[in-house]
Amino acid sequence: MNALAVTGGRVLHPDGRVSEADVLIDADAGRIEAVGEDVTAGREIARTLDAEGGLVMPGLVNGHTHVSMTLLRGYADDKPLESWLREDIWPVEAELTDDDIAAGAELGILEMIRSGTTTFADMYFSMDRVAEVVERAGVRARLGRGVVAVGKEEAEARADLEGSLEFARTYDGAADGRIRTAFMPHSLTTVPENLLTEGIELAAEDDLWVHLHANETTDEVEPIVEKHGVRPLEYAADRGALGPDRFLAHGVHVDGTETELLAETDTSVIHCPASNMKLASGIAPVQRLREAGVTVGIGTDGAASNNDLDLFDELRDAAMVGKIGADDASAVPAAAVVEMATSDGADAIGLPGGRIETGAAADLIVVDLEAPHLTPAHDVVSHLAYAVRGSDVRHTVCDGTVLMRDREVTTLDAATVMDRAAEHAADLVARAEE
Ligand SMILES: CSC[C@H]1O[C@@H](n2cnc3c(O)ncnc32)[C@H](O)[C@@H]1O
Ligand SMILES: [Zn+2]
Repeated sequence: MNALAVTGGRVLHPDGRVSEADVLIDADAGRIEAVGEDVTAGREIARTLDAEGGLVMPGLVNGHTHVSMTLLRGYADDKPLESWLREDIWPVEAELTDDDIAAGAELGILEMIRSGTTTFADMYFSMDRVAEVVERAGVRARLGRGVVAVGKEEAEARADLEGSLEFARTYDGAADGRIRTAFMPHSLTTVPENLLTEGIELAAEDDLWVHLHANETTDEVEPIVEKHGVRPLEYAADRGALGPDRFLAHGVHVDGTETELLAETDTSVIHCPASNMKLASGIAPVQRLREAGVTVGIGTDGAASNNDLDLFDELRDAAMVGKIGADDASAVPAAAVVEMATSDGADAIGLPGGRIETGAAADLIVVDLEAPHLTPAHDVVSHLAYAVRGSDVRHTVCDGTVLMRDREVTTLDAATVMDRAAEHAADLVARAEE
């Protein structure tokens, strides 16, 4: 066995307990071999990661993003979703090249590795280029090409749909299984009924997952209620968009009937608290969804509506806004957001990881706990939700490979990635404003 040992720290176990333990990893298999106090005894250890003064926990799962939108960080702020997309984002996205998308993906993945995210779900364009970066950077992802029909002739929208299915079929299982895919219609209002139904039927023929934005704003809910006389998630269910291998981004404006529908169909929701606050979309009923048995993960959404990809920020936002939404300070507690960003997030998007236990995928991070803002440590889980920052992450491991050691990313050259992304972002904006 090519053994990697993470030693000298405390471990966050799947039941929320924290204890002193080492983690032994079979790096070739990408699996956790053992967790405990004496797991390295008598073993030949090829490499060690020092976790002294730190917490070994699952790598975080960013359940919904558009990673290449890092190029548009700070490009358009302080607007609601509809005008933000139509007036600013879609016009500049029309100028994106494949190389821009690759440069943005490198930047976003670099940012995620540094802040403890090992796994993410991504909807965007030129996904073959995003897949190449995922493979090279060593992270795990569920990827899909987004389909938007707004402003397009039927033939062009249909070509998008076929492109999305083709990408999903071709790349599923790529990068030694670290890449899984999905058919990704953008939303219930930006893809017409016939294409949505047809795409989902074709995806089902190949057992492909489905991911879309849903019930993000009231502007998205009202047209469906008006046109079809049912709530959006009833409309979605009738078109095959709900089920155990489907996950929805946002789920902000979800009523009681829709909550039951999500639970009955085992459809997961990815909560994006920062994006929902920034675009003033509303507050997702996370406590209600979880109480109903819906699996809820956490996502950053794109860096243009967040404006960073640090998932630890999102844990804090989710816990805070969850209390405001439920008008109850005990709602969405620390342990819940940690679960949402780890095991529940991995389950929601159907990827391995999210747990430090024997046999689990070796996707883990070491968080430095020796810092003024983390002292004293009465309750480590409380710190994860309310006080830890992405910059506290010391090591990042995915699939048994060390992606960051002592805050140095090993698979991407940080300076080159940042320079390249800044250059692509400047050229992109200049083209868009020509
Ligand atoms: C078709 S690729 C994905 C598409 O989604 C856009 N987008 C980014 N953030 C959001 C959001 O919060 N709601 C809806 N759509 C969003 C992105 O700019 C791409 O065009
Ligand atoms: Zn989104």
